[in-house]
Amino acid sequence: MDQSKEQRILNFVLQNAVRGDPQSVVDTIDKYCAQKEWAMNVGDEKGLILDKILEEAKPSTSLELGTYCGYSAVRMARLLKPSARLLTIEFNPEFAAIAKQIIEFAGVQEKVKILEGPSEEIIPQLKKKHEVDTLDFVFLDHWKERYAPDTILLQECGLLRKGTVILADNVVCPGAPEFINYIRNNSHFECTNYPSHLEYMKVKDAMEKAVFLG
Ligand SMILES: O=C(NC/C=C/[C@H]1O[C@@H](n2ccc(=O)cc2)[C@H](O)[C@@H]1O)c1cc([N+](=O)[O-])cc(O)c1O
Ligand SMILES: [Mg+2]
Repeated sequence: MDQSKEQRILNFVLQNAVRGDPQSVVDTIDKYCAQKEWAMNVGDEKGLILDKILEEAKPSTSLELGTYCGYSAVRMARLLKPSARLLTIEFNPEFAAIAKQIIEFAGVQEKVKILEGPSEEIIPQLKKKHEVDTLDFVFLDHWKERYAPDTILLQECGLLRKGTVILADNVVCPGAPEFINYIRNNSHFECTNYPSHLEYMKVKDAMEKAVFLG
């Protein structure tokens, strides 16, 4: 059975990145996806926006929806303080297995925990099963039609606190219209748009930051 694109990305990392060096893993995936095969990582341009907003938030507990190959998990973990934790939810077992290996190769496995399953099932388990009190930072990068329902679910589960930062990828391409409509018309969120480009392409995209006001 021939290899998947995600397996080819993993192999390229194992053969070209520096073990234990998260920046080299990020740069190696960007190199592969810019030059060989496009893949839906947040990428280098939007990645710099993610870096800045994450560094401003200085989160202790972060949640990512949509691990995929682990690019943004490694990118975020490289900026987290040693005691900080990132929980990342992945639905596809093949992607979760690839991401686990990439996260371990980068040496950030102490800070990152992959939770396998659908977000609507895992989010309600975060407090009791995963010892989460509230979330300081949330990165939305999974199925775009899940952004709004999962943001509502996070509130219903008492996982947001005054000041929690939610950052959403792809609000222009492929777009998340229900999320944008929900979040921008909700007085409990302060929204900021960050125009950018789709990863590895000249196509316009943007990220949306939404700070929960309590
Ligand atoms: O579709 C996109 N992303 C969907 C991501 C989905 C990921 O989230 C997981 N998940 C985890 C938990 C769940 O509950 C559901 C899915 C899926 O198993 C997958 O790993 C996308 C598409 C483009 N594009 O240009 O086409 C660009 C992007 O940056 C994108 O993010
Ligand atoms: Mg994305």
